[in-house]
Amino acid sequence: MSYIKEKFKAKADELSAEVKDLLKNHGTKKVDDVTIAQVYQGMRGITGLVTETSLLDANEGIRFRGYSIPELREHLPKAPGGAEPLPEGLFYLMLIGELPTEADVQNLSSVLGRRSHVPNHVFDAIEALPVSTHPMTMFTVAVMALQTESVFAKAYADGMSKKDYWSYMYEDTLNLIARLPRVAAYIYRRKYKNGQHIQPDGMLDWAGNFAHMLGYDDEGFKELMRLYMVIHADHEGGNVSAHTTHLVGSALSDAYLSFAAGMNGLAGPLHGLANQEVIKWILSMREELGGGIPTKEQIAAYVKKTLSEGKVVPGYGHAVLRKTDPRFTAQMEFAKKHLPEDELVRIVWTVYETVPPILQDLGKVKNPWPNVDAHSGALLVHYGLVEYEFYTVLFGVSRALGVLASLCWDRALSLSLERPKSVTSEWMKLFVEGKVEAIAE
Ligand SMILES: CC(=O)SCCNC(=O)CCNC(=O)[C@H](O)C(C)(C)COP(=O)(O)OP(=O)(O)OC[C@H]1O[C@@H](n2cnc3c(N)ncnc32)[C@H](O)[C@@H]1OP(=O)(O)O
Ligand SMILES: O=C([O-])CC(=O)C(=O)O
Repeated sequence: MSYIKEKFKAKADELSAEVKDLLKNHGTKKVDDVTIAQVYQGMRGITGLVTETSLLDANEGIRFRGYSIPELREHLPKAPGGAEPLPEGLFYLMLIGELPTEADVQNLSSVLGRRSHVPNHVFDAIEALPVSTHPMTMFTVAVMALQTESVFAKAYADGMSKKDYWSYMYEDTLNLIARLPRVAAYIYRRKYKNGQHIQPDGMLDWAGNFAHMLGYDDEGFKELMRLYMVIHADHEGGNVSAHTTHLVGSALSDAYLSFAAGMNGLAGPLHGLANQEVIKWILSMREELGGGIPTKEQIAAYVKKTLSEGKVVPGYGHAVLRKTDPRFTAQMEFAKKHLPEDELVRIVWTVYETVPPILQDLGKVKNPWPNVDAHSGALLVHYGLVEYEFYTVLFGVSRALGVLASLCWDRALSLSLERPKSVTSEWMKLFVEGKVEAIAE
């Protein structure tokens, strides 16, 4: 067994014992009360899940095993000559719960490199789709095609014991994370670069090699990919992609089935697809206004037009956050350092100065501040990755790190099949009238 796997097992055994104790001694203690509004309105604020990898504070933003994004940028190992954290290091942190050493990260990079082979039938499955297919559809189809490689599914079919679930899930997780950059780059080159594919460079780190296979060997782009893969990786457990992966995994679906399900949620415009919607919105605003950097007044008028058409302003608002997303700030810092004069970036910053008061004035938007998606597109366009329909695939490759580390924990902690109770509106009306009782376990 590899030393990372052994370390994970030791940590998991320790926490499993603590959770067992928690359940035995405090299992009946209430963590929440639930209102009718919460039941109807997306279960906001209900504590109903356990996710070890990260925790979100509405005002401070995400912390991965206690580390904020600025702290990750400081403490995680970097590529030689680089300044941004390596995503392998974040994966290690989320899985093991401790900061990795340089050697841990190098080891993980080479482990992923060794596991990155993608069988031909996966490329054939992508090729079978029309080139016009959305890249996220190609991505989930490819992940489903890769499911033939699941060692968890094979072991289950062969009668694996419950105590081994975590081990096979760990193997599937590493294999899938290793393979995703190749799959995603294949989709990009097929759809946008006439199928001229680029072979992996085994000397590069996971994100650097991904940038290379996409066709962007600029060091600046590689650094952007490292940062991008770190900041999009996880956002505690209740977001649509993480929750879906966890839910599907709770049926003992393997990592491929569970992750593909999560990616179908990420492909929705209120979740991960918002990053393509942001740049699309900015580009059409710029075009409508005749090019250049629009003034705040022009942006305000465009925002009001968007709202009057019954649409949302993409990249703004959040189900949990109540301040500017630190992932937006990290990207803003990157842009200030590397591309402060870029026109699209300057538009993003002017939009940031203009949108929040307008949303605030609507009186109903709980968070008028930008989320992660408000900035990412402008950075990618700067380096030449202009095909914005592809952006959510980048998000998906990154999100694999968090949701799959969590899936390993789900199996290691023997978390149960997820199956909450639902009721009908008829039942709700009777409940309000006192004619039926709240349903107790
Ligand atoms: C990686 C991520 O997933 S980050 C989020 C990416 N998504 C986006 O950027 C899309 C734009 N934002 C939104 O649609 C929302 O803010 C969401 C989906 C992110 C959060 O939704 P909620 O938690 O329901 O937000 P909230 O409670 O503030 O919504 C209240 C009202 O304000 C509206 N609202 C919220 N954000 C916005 C916005 N950016 N533009 C216009 N209206 C908005 C909602 O549509 C809702 O209107 P309604 O009562 O007429 O239905
Ligand atoms: O937390 C959420 O609901 C959405 C989000 O920002 C993410 O998943 O990255």
